[in-house]
Amino acid sequence: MSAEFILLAGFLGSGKTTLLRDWLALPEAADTAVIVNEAGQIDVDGAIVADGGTVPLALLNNGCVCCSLTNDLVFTVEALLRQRREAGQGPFRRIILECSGLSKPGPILRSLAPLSPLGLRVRVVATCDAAQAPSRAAHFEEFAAQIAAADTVVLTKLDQAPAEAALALVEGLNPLAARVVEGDPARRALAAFTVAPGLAAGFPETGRAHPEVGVTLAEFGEDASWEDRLDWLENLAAFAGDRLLRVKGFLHPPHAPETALLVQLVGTLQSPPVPMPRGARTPEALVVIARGLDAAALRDVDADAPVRLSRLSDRRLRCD
Ligand SMILES: Nc1nc2c(ncn2[C@@H]2O[C@H](COP(=O)(O)OP(=O)(O)OP(=O)(O)O)[C@@H](O)[C@H]2O)c(=O)[nH]1
Repeated sequence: MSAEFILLAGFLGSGKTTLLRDWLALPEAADTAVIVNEAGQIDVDGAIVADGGTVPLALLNNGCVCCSLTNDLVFTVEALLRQRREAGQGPFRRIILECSGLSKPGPILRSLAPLSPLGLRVRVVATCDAAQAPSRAAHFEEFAAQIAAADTVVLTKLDQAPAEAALALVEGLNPLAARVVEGDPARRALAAFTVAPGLAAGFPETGRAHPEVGVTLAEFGEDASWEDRLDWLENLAAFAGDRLLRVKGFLHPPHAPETALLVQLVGTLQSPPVPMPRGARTPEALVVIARGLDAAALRDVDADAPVRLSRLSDRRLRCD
């Protein structure tokens, strides 16, 4: 039987990497290859997925797979398959592409055309954050494009919000999608990646640009203390409020030279930092994604803070 190509979509911070990690921890995930598309310069998701595992992993960095990296995607899939053959291992059962959080599945699906001789069975799995879905749906056409393109929609954060409002939204956007409403992480991952696909994906292409989204890289100076870092993050959340969509990256605590802390905020809600080994994959920097706030605007978080803010082109996230 031919391999599956699963496009894992879902809005910023909706739980794609978490779902993927939960899946890779299951015995059913044997013979899975992963491609991670990270819009920012630091490959946070790749570092998380690779952490401690042996999964064949390829990275598409520094751009959005649905607009600027489509050729790279075809090349990457072919390279993964070739390496596997050359290593004398059996074929992959599935390849999962984790898209960046503002990618639209439509252009990615179209870009896979050169791979059609391989006979990959393609489907779309989208994560939907039960807590954030109503506000995402109101502000971002990408949310609708992701849900509408999905064969399977997986509700996440059911420990933070009831499922009803998100389910109603999903049903309105895509009544044909299979829905996974499961609080247990392992069962959720199993259902997400093994549920029988429904009808072929359909997706609206509106062509409208999303509201302005700024992507900023925040790097702390040598002279920054640990408190400076924590204060800046706290001030950022207070300053940006609901304009803050996502923060992720690594901080290097001066008192723990071997450790990098994975820091994640979805909206202004911060998850407990996760310690990881410090190394080339875990440079100290934060990617800040905010509506209507670019690097220049973020200087007002605290003009005196020892932090360097630089702009990552908005085009990297736009898919219009
Ligand atoms: N409480 C709770 N937190 C979750 C759940 N799923 C993910 N998270 C947390 O939400 C944050 C974002 O999760 P990720 O898995 O990184 O989300 P993502 O969609 O890969 O994020 P991007 O790649 O930035 O778009 C992390 O801090 C996770 O630990 C969930 O079901 N419940």
